[in-house]
Amino acid sequence: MKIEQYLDPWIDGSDVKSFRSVLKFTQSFPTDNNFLEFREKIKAFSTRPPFCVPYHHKIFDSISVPIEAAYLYDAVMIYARALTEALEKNEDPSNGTKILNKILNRSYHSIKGYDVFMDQNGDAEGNFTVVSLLDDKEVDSNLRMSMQPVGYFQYILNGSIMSALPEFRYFNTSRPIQWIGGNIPKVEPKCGFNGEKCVYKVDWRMVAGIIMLSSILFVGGLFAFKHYRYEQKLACLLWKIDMRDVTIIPIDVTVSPNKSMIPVCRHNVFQSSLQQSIQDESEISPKRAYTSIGIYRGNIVAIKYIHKRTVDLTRSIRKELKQIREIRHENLIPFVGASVDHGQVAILTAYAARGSLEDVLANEDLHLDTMFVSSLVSDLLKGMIYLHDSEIISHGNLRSSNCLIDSRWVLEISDFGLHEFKSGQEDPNFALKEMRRMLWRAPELLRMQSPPERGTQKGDVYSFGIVLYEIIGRSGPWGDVAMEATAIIKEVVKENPDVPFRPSLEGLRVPKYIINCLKACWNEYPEQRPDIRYVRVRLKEMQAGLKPNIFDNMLSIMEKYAYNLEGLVQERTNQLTEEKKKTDALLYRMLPRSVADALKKGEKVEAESFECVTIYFSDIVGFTELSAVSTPLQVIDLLNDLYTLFDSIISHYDVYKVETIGDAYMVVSGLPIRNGNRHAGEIASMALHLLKKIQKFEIKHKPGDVFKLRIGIHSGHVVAGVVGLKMPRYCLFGDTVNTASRMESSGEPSKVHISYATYKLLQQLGGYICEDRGVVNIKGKGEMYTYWLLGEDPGKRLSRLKEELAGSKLFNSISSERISQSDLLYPPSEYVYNRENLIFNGSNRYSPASISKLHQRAKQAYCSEKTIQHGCRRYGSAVSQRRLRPSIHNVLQDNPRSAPTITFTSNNEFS
Ligand SMILES: Nc1nc2c(ncn2[C@@H]2O[C@H](COP(=O)(O)OP(=O)(O)OP(=O)(O)O)[C@@H](O)[C@H]2O)c(=O)[nH]1
Ligand SMILES: [Mg+2]
Repeated sequence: MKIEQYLDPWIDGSDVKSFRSVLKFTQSFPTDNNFLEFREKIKAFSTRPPFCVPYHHKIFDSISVPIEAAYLYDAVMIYARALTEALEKNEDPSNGTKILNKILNRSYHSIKGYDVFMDQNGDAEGNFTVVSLLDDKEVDSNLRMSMQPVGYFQYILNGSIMSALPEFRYFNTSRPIQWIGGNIPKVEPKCGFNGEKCVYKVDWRMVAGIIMLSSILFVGGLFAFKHYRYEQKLACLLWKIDMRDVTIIPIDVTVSPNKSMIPVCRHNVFQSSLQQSIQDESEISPKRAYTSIGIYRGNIVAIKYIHKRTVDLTRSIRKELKQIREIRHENLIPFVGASVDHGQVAILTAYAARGSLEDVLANEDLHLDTMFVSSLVSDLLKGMIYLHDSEIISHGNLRSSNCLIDSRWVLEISDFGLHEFKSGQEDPNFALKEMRRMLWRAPELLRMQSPPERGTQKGDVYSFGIVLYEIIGRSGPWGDVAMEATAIIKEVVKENPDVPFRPSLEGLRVPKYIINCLKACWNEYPEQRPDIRYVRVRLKEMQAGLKPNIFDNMLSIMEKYAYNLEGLVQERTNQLTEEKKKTDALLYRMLPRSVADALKKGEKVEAESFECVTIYFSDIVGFTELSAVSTPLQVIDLLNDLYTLFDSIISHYDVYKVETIGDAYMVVSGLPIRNGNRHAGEIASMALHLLKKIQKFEIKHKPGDVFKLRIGIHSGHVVAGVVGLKMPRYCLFGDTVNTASRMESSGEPSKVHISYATYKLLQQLGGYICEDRGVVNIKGKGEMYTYWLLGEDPGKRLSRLKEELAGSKLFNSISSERISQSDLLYPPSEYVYNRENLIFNGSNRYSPASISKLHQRAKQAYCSEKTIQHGCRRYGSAVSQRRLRPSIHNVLQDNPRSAPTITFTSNNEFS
């Protein structure tokens, strides 16, 4: 702030705010003329001794005499007055107390121009002025304020008593202090500067009172609010539906369900737009839509028309509608809304797709098993319990037509509540309907002149009993009683407590507890009827082992069924596998495994050329003569025994039985799995084995007679393949087959006749004892050098087998089983013949089982490796590659017992 501003008597507008609250309490300026003279005298005396203040006109003219000079003057004057008085009275002037007594409690006239009183303590108050900021004059159209004296203090004389303290007085009451806010500020805050004046003592009674009062106010407020809300809800008619928003589905009155009294509604035509809004069209299949239905906001609703022109929406009706709108339970039909306008009074509820319980029970095609019955009863009880616990309190019209079944077979109770809304209908069928309703009504209600609209809970229990009877009896609410409804009602109304008239329980085949429950529900005395909760407890057994709703039950049945089905499928699969094994076994007996497998896979089996195989033919000497003296059955028996024996023997060798033609037996080795040149040895050993066994074979119908075998063996090239589509057979073709057959036919009884080719192979293998037969003229072949096979050396065969197996993987894998030297011996020595007299050797060191086992392994080894090929004359491998030319060729033309066979020959082979 600049110095000029300090000197400026006006307070600038910006400083006004800060000075508005300032009150200056200051000495009043002396007003007495003597004081001016006094000031001048002081100035004059101050230049004189003893003060000797040097005179300077500028200083003396401008300087003001301090007020303290007046105080000093007054003090000297008071003392002088007292001293004068003391001297006048000849008192001791040095007695200070006396002097002081003349000063105290006295007033004096101050040089400042006014009287001042000095009290007994020596305190003298001066004259004070209060200076405050007041409006002054306008400067530049702004109202300026300046510090101006506003008031002074004055002792007030009240009668003869002077006030103890001076009081404040305005100089000019029209110019008072301009207080901020217009009021004098408080001397101190209400609670003192430190809150010390507001320390209250807690009054507990008051506190408790306040709390109680506020709680009462709160609860009251809450109730009031709730009531307000309730009234609001009542008033806002959320249930109200305009029938113009409902699309009524057209009905066909020509079709009616079983019950005649209820108007039958049926939809037949659906506009496409309607169909779109219906999620499941099947839900309203014609035969199930037994009531008026429509579509409201995309949902199908059942419409129950109330025979009234209008409904006066009284508070109690609105209350009813609100109640029913708020009720929600799985087993109570959901309320959609009600229409009261346009002369159409109707109640809209959710549509239950399967109609009422009455409709379901009347449908004879529908078999309701225990699970269904118990689920329906349980749903009904759950719904009734909820209803009895709700604001609705009781149903009053419980009957099977008011138990609806939805698409999921859940029972939902309908037509409860809204009694006042429905009352006063002008229904032309009212009497008829009412008569029917009475069939379910409890006797005590029937006896009343005007029973309560909502019935009673015990009355509902009675009605439940009748519905339960309907469910289990399935012959209506009163069974097959041959009485009119009116007659029945008359009987029920009669007071006959000992034998009240009730539906007949005869012939009902249900557990005892249900019968007892029925009887309890329709007890004549309402107070003796169980309440609905207890009915549920009594019927709990019905639900035993069942799930709470029918869908869960059905699911669990399906689960069980699926589980059983799995077991069944497993069982059938096992049977199939068994059958397949049997079929495979049969197939493998008829065809070589590799061929059978290929055929099973649907692959084509190509004819295959084998460079060297050994073929065995045998014939029973004298069989034709024996057949002639035997019956056909005996012959068949004989052949069966014989071939069973043969088949069991050949299973010990790596051979394949091609066929049997009468008593002729054809075996080959070296195909379809090649076995090097071992085939000659396999056939030779087998021939010796068979020869030995036939000697002991007994002809059942000719005891004592023995057979003799004639055996022929030849080795060479053959072609093998499957012929025919029906009963396919694996056949061998080629000259080797003919030659082998010729070897047999030109042989001798009990001898093994072998060709030179076979002999050479046996020589290579070693261990076979052969004898020259010399040159023999073979029919169709000319002269051939042939041999008799007499026996074999088992040691040689053993070492050969060991050698061959040692090279095979299979042998390596089984070597750990420590096959003994003796196991490998093959064939058993009992088949070795003495060269001269063909006598059995007699040594029997090796068990046939172990040899058979070994042999099987050797066979497998060959099957898996198929590589060993040596010792055979190679018949030009090109043959196997070439296409074979089919020709019909009777390979055994000269043998009347052989059947003609289709053979394939290569161009070279027979040229
Ligand atoms: N499918 C189906 N049928 C219904 C539905 N509501 C009622 N119904 C059928 O309409 C018939 C008549 O029903 P209401 O008009 O209630 O008549 P009521 O049940 O016989 O008699 P009160 O209820 O005593 O008036 C019932 O028996 C049912 O077969 C529903 O939602 N779905
Ligand atoms: Mg109904």
